[in-house]
Amino acid sequence: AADSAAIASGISEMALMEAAGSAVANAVGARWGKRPVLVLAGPGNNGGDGFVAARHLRDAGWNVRIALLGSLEQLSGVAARQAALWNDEVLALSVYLLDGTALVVDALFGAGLTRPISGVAAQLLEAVASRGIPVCAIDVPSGLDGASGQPQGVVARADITVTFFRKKPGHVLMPGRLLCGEVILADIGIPDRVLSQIDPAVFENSPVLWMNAYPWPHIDGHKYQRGHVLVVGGATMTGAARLSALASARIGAGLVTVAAPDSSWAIYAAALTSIMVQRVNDVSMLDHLLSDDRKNAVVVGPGAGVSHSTREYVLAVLARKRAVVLDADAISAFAADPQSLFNAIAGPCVLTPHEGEFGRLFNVNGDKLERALMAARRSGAVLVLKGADTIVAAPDGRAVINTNAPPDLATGGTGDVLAGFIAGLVAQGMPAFDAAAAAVWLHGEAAALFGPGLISEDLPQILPRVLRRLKRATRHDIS
Ligand SMILES: NC(=O)C1=CN([C@@H]2O[C@H](COP(=O)(O)OP(=O)(O)OC[C@H]3O[C@@H](n4cnc5c(N)ncnc54)[C@H](OP(=O)(O)O)[C@@H]3O)[C@@H](O)[C@H]2O)[C@@H](O)CC1
Ligand SMILES: Nc1ncnc2c1ncn2[C@@H]1O[C@H](COP(=O)(O)OP(=O)(O)O)[C@@H](O)[C@H]1O
Ligand SMILES: [K+]
Repeated sequence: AADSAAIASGISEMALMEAAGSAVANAVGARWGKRPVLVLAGPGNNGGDGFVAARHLRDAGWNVRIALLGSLEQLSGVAARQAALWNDEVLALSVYLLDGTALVVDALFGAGLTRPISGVAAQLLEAVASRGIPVCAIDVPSGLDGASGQPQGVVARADITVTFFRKKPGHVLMPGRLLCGEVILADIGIPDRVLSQIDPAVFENSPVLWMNAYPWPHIDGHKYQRGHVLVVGGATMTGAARLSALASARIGAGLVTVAAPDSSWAIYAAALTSIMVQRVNDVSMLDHLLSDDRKNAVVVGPGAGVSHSTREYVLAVLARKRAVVLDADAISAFAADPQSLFNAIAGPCVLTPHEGEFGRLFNVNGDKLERALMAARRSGAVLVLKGADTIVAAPDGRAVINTNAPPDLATGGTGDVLAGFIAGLVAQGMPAFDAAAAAVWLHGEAAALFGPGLISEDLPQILPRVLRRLKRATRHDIS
């Protein structure tokens, strides 16, 4: 879309392709020493980029062969014109060409892939993968759907993928993120103003998206200006709510209260110091706590139990139009009647399901991005669909895809911490979508900073270091 908008605005298609192919040659030269290269060119513009890359590598002294899917006569437009500039032998695609090849430039298909790759092209990609030949992919590894990150049939994993102007969702969604290897973003002369024409609604998560909304404390502020998070604590699994509460406090909520039933009140009170504990045995007691409208963000779900009372608590909070983060059991408790939850959502609400919990509320098909967006629209909540490629989606169609979370996060309780981070930011006045995106990024950053051996308690503990870095970077205007 960006390239057609740029061309419509008068930028030469030939120049764009020249810049694209030359960026690929540069990336190859920066990554690998000279070695025999085979460029696999497809029938469209991705193949055209391949011809340009081949020419630049040859001119730089590399030993380059190019093999084309189909015939030169079938090429059209700029791809045909670029192929004509190659002025050298063009081979037919064949697996035998891999003998003596030490690097493959994959220019078979890019954004124009319409169906799974078959025939000799598929055999070649399979052979490249099984022989472990290094690959530089142009735009996307051929066979990967750039919109969804899903392979359509065979894909050879690339070591580097050179793409243009902006990343596509498929570069950051799993498994695309793994199949792309390192993604190198090349400027090919498409001006930034093109972005406002195509008006993208999906972004890779990064502080630039939300740092202007980040609620750093004011120099003359007091604690009530930093919000009051109420975490509804369960009776038996008390650790979960304590993790959420601690996370809310660490991320800057002015006050945090855990609402606990009599049976476990003493456990909460003994374990928490800066965090307050209040007795709540039933929904009317919770509602009484909520009558203090300074308690402006609520977490329900961590350790809550999949029960009638959890449903009642959720509905009571929503009826108060209080900002709320619904996690874990607060989601599962509505499995039998998700619509009753969606009907009750009117104010700011964030749902934070992992895939299992998501499936209990939503019966939607499609790739992860589509499913998150559909669920956000259907529920009216900001949806945080967790995993290695967590998606934050808003009912109005905005979405961010998170890529900084390490697999060390796959340990009990990290989701409870995330819920607390989100609520803590919402309590400080950050809009729900920004708060969710910021919290997910900080959560990933904290985990990455801590590294191996992470347990969920470590995340609130190490968050201050991440915040300090963010604040310093914000002052220097990071991009
Ligand atoms: N526009 C610009 O200025 C710029 C564009 N750039 C580059 O262009 C790329 C997009 O180019 P593109 O649109 O030509 O699509 P591309 O991926 O080459 O494939 C289309 C061809 O493949 C065919 N085909 C599809 N699936 C197939 C299958 N499974 N098996 C067999 N055939 C299949 C399809 O044929 P059809 O489906 O019509 O049969 C058609 O012939 C983009 O990724 C970037 O690299 C850069 O240069 C930057 C500037
Ligand atoms: N492989 C992974 N890579 C990155 N992040 C992960 C991975 N697995 C899980 N996570 C993250 O860890 C958290 C787990 O949350 P959740 O499943 O709710 O756990 P819990 O209920 O134990 O708190 C989520 O933020 C999720 O995105
Ligand atoms: K490709």
